[in-house]
Amino acid sequence: MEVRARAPGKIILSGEHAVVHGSTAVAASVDLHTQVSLRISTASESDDGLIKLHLKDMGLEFSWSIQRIKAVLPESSRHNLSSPKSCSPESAKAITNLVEEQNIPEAKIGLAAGISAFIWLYTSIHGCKAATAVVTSNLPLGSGLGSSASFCVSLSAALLALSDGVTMDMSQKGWLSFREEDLELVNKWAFEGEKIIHGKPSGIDNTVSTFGNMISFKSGKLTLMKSSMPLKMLITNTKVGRNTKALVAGVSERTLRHPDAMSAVFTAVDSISKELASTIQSPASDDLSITEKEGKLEELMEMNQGLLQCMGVSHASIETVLRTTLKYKLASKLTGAGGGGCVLTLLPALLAKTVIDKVITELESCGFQCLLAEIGGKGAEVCYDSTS
Ligand SMILES: Nc1ncnc2c1ncn2[C@@H]1O[C@H](COP(=O)(O)OP(=O)(O)O)[C@@H](O)[C@H]1O
Ligand SMILES: C[C@@](O)(CCOP(=O)(O)O)CC(=O)O
Ligand SMILES: [Mg+2]
Repeated sequence: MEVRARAPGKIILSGEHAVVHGSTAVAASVDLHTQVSLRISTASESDDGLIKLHLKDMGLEFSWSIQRIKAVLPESSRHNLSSPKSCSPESAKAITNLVEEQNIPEAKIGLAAGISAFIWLYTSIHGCKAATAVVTSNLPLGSGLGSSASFCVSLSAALLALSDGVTMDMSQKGWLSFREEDLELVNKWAFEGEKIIHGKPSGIDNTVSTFGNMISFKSGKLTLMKSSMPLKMLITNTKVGRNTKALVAGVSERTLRHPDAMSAVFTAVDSISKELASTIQSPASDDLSITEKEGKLEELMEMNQGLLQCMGVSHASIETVLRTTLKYKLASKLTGAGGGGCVLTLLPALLAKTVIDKVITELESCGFQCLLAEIGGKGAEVCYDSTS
C-alpha cells in the first residue's frame, strides 16, 4: 500500500499570536509544500519489522523496530480514527526517549519535535506496522511559513489515505482532494501533531494548510474567504532562525504579567483582522477603488505590526526589512511567530516592476531571501499512482 500526500504552507495576513488568545486572524495558503510518500507493509508482504522516516532534503534517516515501539509505547495499538486523541505526558516522555535514541545531529536538534509528531501520528493511526515515510519540502523550516503544520497535515493526509478512516477512490489517477468531512478528520489529527511541535497552537496553520484558500479563523472556527481584489505579497525571509513554541510561550508569559494591557492588545488585533477580512472581500466600487482598499490594508498591516511589537515578537532583522520597504513607501509586517523568520510586504497592483526589482535587490543585499509566492491555492491532496 502506497500513497503520496502534499499540503501547503501559509502566510498570516493579520492576527498571529493574538489568535492563540481568542482573537480573529486571517491566513492564506502559499504554493510551497511538504510532501510525504508513505508505504505500509500489508499482512501478506514480507517486511523488515521497521518503521522508517527519511527526511530526504536533510539527508537524514531514522528507524525504529516494531518491538522497540511496542515495548516503550504500550498504548500504541491503533486509536479510534474518528476521534483523535492528544498525546499524554507519559506517551510524550516515551516518544522523547525513542527520538533521543536516534542521535540527531546537534545542528538539527529542532527536528526532534517533528520526529516526535511523526511517531505519535503514525502509531495512533496505524498502530505498529512496518512502514517507510519519505518527506520532502520546499518550505523553509522554522521561518513563519507554517512548515510544522504542513508537515503534520501532509503526514495525517497520507496516514489516513491508507486507512479505513476516510473514503477515497484508490483507482483514480492524479492528485485527489478529500471529501469535506475527511478534510475535517485530517485537520483534527494534524492539530494533534502541531500540539507536539507548538505546545499551544491556535489551529490556524493546520486549518489553512488542510483547507487551502484564504480563511478567517477565531477560536477554532474557520470561515472561507473570497478575495475581491488582487493580492500580491512579497515574502522576505530574514533567515534568522527561531522556534514558534518558545515565542508563543513568551507571549503567554507577558500576558500573565500584564493581563489588562495584553487583553486590550488582543482586542485591537481582533478588530484589525475583522476590518482586513471585510476590506479584502468587499467589492471594489466607485466609493472604494482597489488603490484605496490597498491603502487600507497597508495601514492595518502597519497597525498589526505595532501590536506584534507590543507582544515582544519583533526582531532587529524584521525592523531592517520594515525600514527598507518603507523607503519605497511599502507597508510590511512579520508573518507567523516572528522573532526573525519571514516578513510580508503588500505589493500594490499598480506598483512598477522596476520598484519591485529595486526593493528585492536592496533586501537581498542585506542577506535576506525574497520570494513572490502565489497565495490562496489548494489544501491537502493525495495521489495513489506513482506516475503523476
Ligand atoms: N519537513 C519536515 N521534517 C521534519 N520536521 C519538520 C518538517 N517541517 C517542519 N518540521 C518541524 O517543525 C519545526 C518548525 O516549526 P515551527 O517552529 O512551528 O516553524 P514554522 O512552522 O513556521 O516553520 C521544525 O523544527 C521541525 O521540528
Ligand atoms: C504564532 C502563531 O499564531 C502562528 C505560528 O506560525 P509559525 O509556526 O511561525 O509558522 C501560533 C499559532 O497560531 O498556533
Ligand atoms: Mg509552525
